[in-house]
Amino acid sequence: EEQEDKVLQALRLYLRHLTDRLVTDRRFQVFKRPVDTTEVMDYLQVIRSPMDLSTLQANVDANRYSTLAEFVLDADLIWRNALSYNPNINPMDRRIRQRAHALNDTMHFFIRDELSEDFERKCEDIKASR
Ligand SMILES: COC(=O)[C@H](Cc1ccco1)c1ccncc1
Repeated sequence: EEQEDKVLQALRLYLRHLTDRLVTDRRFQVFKRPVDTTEVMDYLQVIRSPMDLSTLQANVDANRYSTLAEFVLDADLIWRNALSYNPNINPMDRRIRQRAHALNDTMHFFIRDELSEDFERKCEDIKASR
């Protein structure tokens, strides 16, 4: 239905705007591209579902998300994977965990501040009706 596609287009626009701000934040450059699994040999043994900001952007542009909740499931993988793979108390692990928490906090602050519950409910209702 025409009106419904306008809602999904608005969601896509918002998710693109949100992801663009995360991708350009210098704290989050380490999350910008997939972890190089030829370099980090055991990464796929530890992390079952890799995710990064460029893949998230590509998914948004490919209409992969019909609700905010679907987007958040993938976006949360980015910082959760970083906490799982880098658990130690050495300075490098500590720094990426701080950045992972900052990514989580920043993303959810933007969403709470900018997206209405009514809008997300409309997206969920469209998804349920299809
Ligand atoms: C999301 O990025 C990561 O999880 C890698 C894992 C990694 C470990 C060794 C090489 O790469 C990372 C990169 C930079 N600083 C810490 C960890």
